[in-house]
Amino acid sequence: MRIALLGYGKMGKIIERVALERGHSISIKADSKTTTLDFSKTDVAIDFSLPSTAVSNITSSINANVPVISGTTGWLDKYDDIVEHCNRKNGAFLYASNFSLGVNIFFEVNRVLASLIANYPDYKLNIEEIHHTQKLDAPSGTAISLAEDIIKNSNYKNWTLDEDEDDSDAIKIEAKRIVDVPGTHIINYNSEVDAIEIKHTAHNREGFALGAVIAAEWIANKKGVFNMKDVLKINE
Ligand SMILES: NC(=O)C1=CN([C@@H]2O[C@H](COP(=O)(O)OP(=O)(O)OC[C@H]3O[C@@H](n4cnc5c(N)ncnc54)[C@H](OP(=O)(O)O)[C@@H]3O)[C@@H](O)[C@H]2O)C=CC1
Ligand SMILES: O=C(O)C1=N[C@H](C(=O)O)C[C@H](O)C1
Repeated sequence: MRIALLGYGKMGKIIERVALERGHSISIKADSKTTTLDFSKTDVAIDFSLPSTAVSNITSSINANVPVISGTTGWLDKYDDIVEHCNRKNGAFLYASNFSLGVNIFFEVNRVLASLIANYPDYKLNIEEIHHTQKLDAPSGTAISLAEDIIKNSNYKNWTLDEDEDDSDAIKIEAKRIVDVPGTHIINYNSEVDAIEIKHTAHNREGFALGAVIAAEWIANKKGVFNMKDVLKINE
C-alpha cells in the first residue's frame, strides 16, 4: 500500500518505520514546509499533524478520493463538518483520539466502571492525563473520549479543566505536562472509605503507530465514517 504521511513529526516518523516493516511504501511526507499535496500515487493517507492543519489535510484527502485516518487531536469542533463532507463525497474517514490497542481496551473498562458506579454518588470522579511538554492541546483527545464515555454511562453532564468549578455535574480533568511522557491517563473514583482507580500508561509511541497503520490497512478499500471499534472489533 502507498501511504501519504500528513505530518512527519514524532508520530509520522515512527509510523513510517512501522509501515515499511509491514511492507508498505511512503508516497508523501508532509510537514509545515509542504505547499501542495499530490495524491496521484497514494492509496491511503495518515494524518498526524497539528490541531490547526488536520481539517485541511483530511479535506484534501477526501477531495482526492483517498481514504484517510486521523490521529491529530484538538480539532474536534469541526468533526461533524468532516463527517458531512466525507458522506457527501462518498469518501472514507476514520478518527481515533488514541490508536493503541491498550487504550481501546481501557476505553471498554472505563465504560463498564462508569455504569457500575453511576448509582453510588459517594464516589467523586477525577480524570488525570499526563503528556510531554510539546503537546499543543489540553485536555488530551483521549481524556475527552474517556470523559464523553463516562457522560454516556453516568449522571455526569459535561467536563471541565477548571479545578475550582463548582458544578457537581461536571467531570474534572487535570492536564499535566512533564518532559518526555508519551501519554498516561488515570480515572479515579474516590469516596470517604476507599478509592477505585484505573490507569493506562504508554511506555512509548509504538502502540499508537502500529494501531494507525492497522487502521490504514483496514480502511483502504472502504467507504464511510469509522472509528477504532470498527477496526479492532473489541467486545464483539
Ligand atoms: N491518536 C493517537 O493515537 C495519537 C495522537 N497524537 C496526536 O497527533 C498529533 C501529532 O503528534 P506528534 O507527531 O507528536 O506532533 P509533532 O509536533 O511531532 O508533529 C507534527 C507534524 O505536523 C507537521 N505539520 C505542520 N503543518 C503541517 C501541514 N500543514 N500539513 C502536514 N503536516 C504539517 C509538522 O511539521 P514540522 O516538522 O515542519 O514542524 C510536524 O512534522 C498531535 O495532535 C497529537 O496529539 C499523538 C500520538 C498518538
Ligand atoms: O500528543 C500526544 O502525544 C498524544 N496525543 C493523543 C491524545 O491527545 O490523547 C494520544 C496520546 O495520548 C499521545
